[in-house]
Amino acid sequence: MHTKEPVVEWHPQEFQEFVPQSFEGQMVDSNAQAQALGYDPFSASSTISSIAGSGHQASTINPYAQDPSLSGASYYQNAAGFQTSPAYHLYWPVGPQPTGLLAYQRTAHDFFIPDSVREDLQKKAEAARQVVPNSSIPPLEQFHSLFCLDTSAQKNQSLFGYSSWVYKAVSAKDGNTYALRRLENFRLTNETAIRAAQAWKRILNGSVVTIHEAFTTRAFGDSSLIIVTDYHPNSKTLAEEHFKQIPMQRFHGRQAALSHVPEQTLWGYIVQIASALKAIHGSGLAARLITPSKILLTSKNRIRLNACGILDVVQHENMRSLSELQAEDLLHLGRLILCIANNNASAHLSMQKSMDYITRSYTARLKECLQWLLNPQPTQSTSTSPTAPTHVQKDIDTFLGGIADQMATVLDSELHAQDTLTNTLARELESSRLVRLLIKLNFINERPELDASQHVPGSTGPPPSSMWAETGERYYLKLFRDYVFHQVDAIGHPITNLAHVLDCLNKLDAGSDEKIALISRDEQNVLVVSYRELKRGMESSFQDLIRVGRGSGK
Ligand SMILES: Nc1ncnc2c1ncn2[C@@H]1O[C@H](COP(=O)(O)OP(=O)(O)OP(=O)(O)O)[C@@H](O)[C@H]1O
Repeated sequence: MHTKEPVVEWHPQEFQEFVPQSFEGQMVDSNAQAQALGYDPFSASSTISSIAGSGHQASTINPYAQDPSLSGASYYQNAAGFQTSPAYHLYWPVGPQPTGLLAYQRTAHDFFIPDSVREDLQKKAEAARQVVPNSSIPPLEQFHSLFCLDTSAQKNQSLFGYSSWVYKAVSAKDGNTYALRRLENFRLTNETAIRAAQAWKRILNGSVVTIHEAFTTRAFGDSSLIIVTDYHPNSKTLAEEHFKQIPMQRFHGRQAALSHVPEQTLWGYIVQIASALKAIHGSGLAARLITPSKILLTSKNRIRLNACGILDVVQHENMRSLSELQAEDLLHLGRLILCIANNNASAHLSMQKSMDYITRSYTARLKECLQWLLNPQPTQSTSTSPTAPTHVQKDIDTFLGGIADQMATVLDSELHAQDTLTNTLARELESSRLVRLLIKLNFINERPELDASQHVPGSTGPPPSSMWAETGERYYLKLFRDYVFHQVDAIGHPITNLAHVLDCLNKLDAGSDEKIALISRDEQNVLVVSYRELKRGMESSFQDLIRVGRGSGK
């Protein structure tokens, strides 16, 4: 049975009363915080009548103005630390959307990054930090922690003339992760060959995997060529995406039929590769390898030409003319789309049958476009269709002119996707705000180590720890922590209410004038303080810590 989902109500009028200008419209979204911190959104089970309190005044506090730590932010890389897979089961959608909510009402999930985006990013992060303990793969130059990305041990030498392996590796120079392609047993006979890769470093295009450098090595016990490129975590090749049959249990071991590829996806591929070819041909180069196993799918419908430039190095001695290679790129693009549309890696070998399928399953525009690409000598077209280039000349500019309307459609859907991501980013912005607040609070709360010896007499710094942690502002900050996180209900059961936590933290960040009663653990003392006082106390305690830290030269 579907139970009604808890809702959080947002009253913008009340909200505006006390939220500083810069937070306007964001406070309620800061619920995204909790999720980013691993908080289980399902525990926000209560219905909250109002996120904002009443009777608060506008404040002009810049929450980060006094924050010296932001100027020298430290980054930690936890290579050997605790690693565990994110619990994806926590991220299932909560079910059908409740209907009939008013404009100011939100379900808890509305405040969080969409499940699909979070899962995708987490899988990428997980893939990027994969390592093999005690790996036998040697480090290369500045690259260490090599991790083999090949999914099959069967090597196909037909493309490069050498077996190739792809490794993920971390550069000791800049700490970034790269993909290294190794061509086994490659012998460099002419130094100018490897310089051919230099020209590819200038190709910075969204649809080409960027090349950084090329060198030879004997670290593997042979002579290998290494091409260093950008690493795109958790990506797969178009061959893996479109031609790999996955045996499925429920078909009793038979293979499931590959699904029809939507025409919009095909146009997306055509437009992206055309944009890559524009950059490549415009730089006096040719892609040469437009083949499904050398095109990476880095996220949904986002593709990049991979392994460009390698043939320029390995076939340096017998280079064909540039115009011939560039014309071949267009032919290869036509074959690629034909094969993907037919779900068959060798569809171009039975051209008539494959084109018949295109005629049956796709629009005449796509067919016309493919015919233009596949025809070695396009003749003057009489068609008025924008996808039918009217020029005899067959080059990338003519092609781009012919598919201009499809480029506009793809650009528009990309802009929509970008708008959606910007909105998601705006919500997540609140995550960093509340995380910083929590970090400050935790720096201050119950510090054990500030002893008398560290206290400089006459300084404005904190007194000895036993006093510092338990007196003045620190004392009510400690009680505030209990108030936010350790509340119990009337029968002593813990309250784990996400909305309460976010409500309190947002008010603390805004320095609201609302007052709360803080009760000591022994229930002997009750302090009535405003969020404004708490905020001031937190800032001055944090400054104390900074001063002591600087005084000890840390
Ligand atoms: N730059 C990269 N970033 C991330 N992953 C990559 C990158 N380049 C390749 N890969 C991954 O490495 C794996 C092997 O790539 P490769 O190009 O060798 O494909 P392949 O299917 O093994 O082709 P072949 O049969 O020609 O060797 C693929 O799963 C691919 O997704």
